Amino acid sequence: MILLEGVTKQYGDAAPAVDNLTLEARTGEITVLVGPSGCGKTTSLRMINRMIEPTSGRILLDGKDTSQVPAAKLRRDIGYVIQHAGLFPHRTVLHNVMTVPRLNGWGRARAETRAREVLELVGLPGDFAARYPAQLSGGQQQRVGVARALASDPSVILMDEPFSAVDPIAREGLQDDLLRLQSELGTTIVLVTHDIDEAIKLGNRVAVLRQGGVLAQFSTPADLLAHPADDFVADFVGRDRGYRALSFQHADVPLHPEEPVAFGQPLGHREEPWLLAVDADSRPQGWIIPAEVGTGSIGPEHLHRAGTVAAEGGSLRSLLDAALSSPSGRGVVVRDGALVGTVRAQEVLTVIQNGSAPGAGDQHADTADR
Ligand SMILES: Nc1ncnc2c1ncn2[C@@H]1O[C@H](COP(=O)(O)OP(=O)(O)OP(=O)(O)O)[C@@H](O)[C@H]1O
Repeated sequence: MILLEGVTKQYGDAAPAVDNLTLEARTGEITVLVGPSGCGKTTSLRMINRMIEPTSGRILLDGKDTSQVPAAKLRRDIGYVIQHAGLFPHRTVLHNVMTVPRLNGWGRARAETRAREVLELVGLPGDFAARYPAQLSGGQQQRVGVARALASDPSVILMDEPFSAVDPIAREGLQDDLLRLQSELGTTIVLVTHDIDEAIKLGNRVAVLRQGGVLAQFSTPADLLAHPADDFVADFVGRDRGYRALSFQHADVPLHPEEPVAFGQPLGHREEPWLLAVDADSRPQGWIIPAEVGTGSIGPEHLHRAGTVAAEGGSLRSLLDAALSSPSGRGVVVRDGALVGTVRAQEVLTVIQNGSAPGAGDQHADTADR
């Protein structure tokens, strides 16, 4: 557990960059610091590993005052990931990842074994090890950055805008992988972002900071969306917060049977305007318009793939999105990837309007939303 107790940082005579911040980042959770530019997020983060020294206040790591731990040791013990990864350009991926274990005194063989292990963990196959950072995409570089932070098996990782320099699709993949890794490894993570969507997706708890490094609200994503403390927070979490809050709400929505057609097979006689094609394992492949298929087999050229798929028991947001994004208006619901039925937007809305959805929990948004 990381505890910031009344921490203030003042650069010279300027107004405080961080003002009397008290915050607890719980063990095994992702705590996100979010807020507008210049509100003191990076300063707060860097005070945790003593890259920046607080002007006053205390920071405790598992009960121990960090000012009593040598700064160099603290920085080696705490993983750190930054925007653009900050890799050493003249070292291979493998050697970048081996750096901290080697600094921590590990032998070469052990550090290399561990480096290969964590590279695999972040989804970079073995042949990436010998490449140089310039030979990787931005998203791959960030993965190496995460692998490097994980290499010496730290109990705490600090991440400063780790995914903001990569394109939105790569960012989603990186976020999903971070959630998976964190749930597997139980690492305590403190992450800085200016992106409220990222904060809500990744954070178990989210601290919203305002100018001057003042804590505006510290709560679960669901609570921030449902009960913003003031106008600043309400404004910051944005206009879509009612919709976003559905990510945390689950309820029974009527599931309609769907009679799919087999991908790769002739269609036979069907009259409906839209039909769902599934593979041999009942996995949805896409929607088809029977008139476009004619008498031949259903092939990839006939698929209208638009539409998200919701997991059975998924959030109201995922169910509504599946229905709204489906060309047929029927939202596809799956269990372990296989079709179980479809939902209608109107019926999801009725459930929402009747308020029969249970109250917001403090869970992450479920995977169907990601
Ligand atoms: N080394 C420094 N010397 C003087 N002022 C600084 C220094 N570092 C940061 N500041 C000031 O402290 C305030 C907080 O900066 P900080 O980088 O922590 O904010 P931030 O929320 O991370 O911003 P951003 O999202 O733009 O990165 C800003 O007003 C900044 O100008």
